[in-house]
Amino acid sequence: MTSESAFIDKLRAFATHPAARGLTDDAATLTHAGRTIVLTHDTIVENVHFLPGDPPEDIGWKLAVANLSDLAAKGAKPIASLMAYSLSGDGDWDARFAAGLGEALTRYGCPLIGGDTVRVPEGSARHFGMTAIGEAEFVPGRDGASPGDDLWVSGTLGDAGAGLAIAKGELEGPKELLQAYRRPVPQLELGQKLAPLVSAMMDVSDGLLIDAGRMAEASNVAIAIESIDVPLSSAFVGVRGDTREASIEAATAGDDYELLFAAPPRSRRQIETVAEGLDAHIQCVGLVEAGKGLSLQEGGRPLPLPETLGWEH
Ligand SMILES: Nc1ncnc2c1ncn2[C@@H]1O[C@H](COP(=O)(O)OP(=O)(O)OP(=O)(O)O)[C@@H](O)[C@H]1O
Ligand SMILES: Cc1ncc(C[n+]2csc(CCOP(=O)(O)O)c2C)c(N)n1
Ligand SMILES: [Mg+2]
Repeated sequence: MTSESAFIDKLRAFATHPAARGLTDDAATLTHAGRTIVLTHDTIVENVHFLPGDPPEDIGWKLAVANLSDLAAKGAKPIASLMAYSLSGDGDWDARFAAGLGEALTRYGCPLIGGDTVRVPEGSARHFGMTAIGEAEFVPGRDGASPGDDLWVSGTLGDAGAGLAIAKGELEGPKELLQAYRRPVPQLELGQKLAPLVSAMMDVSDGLLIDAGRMAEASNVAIAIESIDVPLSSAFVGVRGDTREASIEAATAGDDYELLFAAPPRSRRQIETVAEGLDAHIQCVGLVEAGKGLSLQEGGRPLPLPETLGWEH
């Protein structure tokens, strides 16, 4: 079976336009008439990205946010979106999906301007796609992290992973966790304000460890993550504890839609001021170093990387 990364490697041979950014970034960036247009596309699939029993409003919301989060990671302001929809065979379900999608697109100023609707064979998994278009002045790549930079992450990690376990009936826990899985929030304002201050930025959709590894690879540097500094919410700690295992779970579960960014120590004050101004939580979780690859520490001592670093198709 071809893995996601092996397939993208094959596409690279003909994705030679500079807008493609080598297919190593969260979004494409087209420069036209002096403007930088940021374009991204995400698909969500039943039983892969959402559960058949999830409320359809939340699935529509999440399709929008998966895309808006990639715009946030590039410091972009949304312009518009296009959607691919597979009719579910249930009119009420479709209407509820549309309501949740509309709510997110309205909230974040990303009007729908087109798309496509198809009927799929009965019994096939529901799947939906969206292209989001934005505009940015500064577009931080995944490839700009430099040795000596701090590595930061916004928000708390692992909440959505715990929420998914709750939705599956595997765990009992507070509704904030379920909410984190079903109604993630794209960090658009934070991304726009951080963009001029950071050397690299991306969103954490697949898990902190796997995504930090991607930043390290794109930037040709080493990244060391401190497990004790992985930000955990009190709701998460309430159900999973604050052990080493809990931090690793939070750093690999994915679905966080938070921002991961590298920045030189001289930008610390400005970064903290931006976050305070937006009432956003940010945490320094690691360091960028010369070398290659990802490593993990606990209180400064080396910790072996877990077998699975995050979500990979
Ligand atoms: N089928 C495809 N055709 C063209 N480019 C692709 C395809 N699949 C992925 N890519 C490109 O590969 C790069 C990495 O994609 P990836 O999906 O890992 O990034 P992402 O969108 O930030 O992640 P996520 O899907 O978790 O939001 C991006 O540049 C993306 O546009
Ligand atoms: C039913 C169900 N099972 C597992 C998960 C976890 N999950 C699926 S895809 C993904 C990464 C982001 O996707 P992509 O990389 O395609 O953007 C994660 C963390 C889920 N959300 N729902
Ligand atoms: Mg991304």
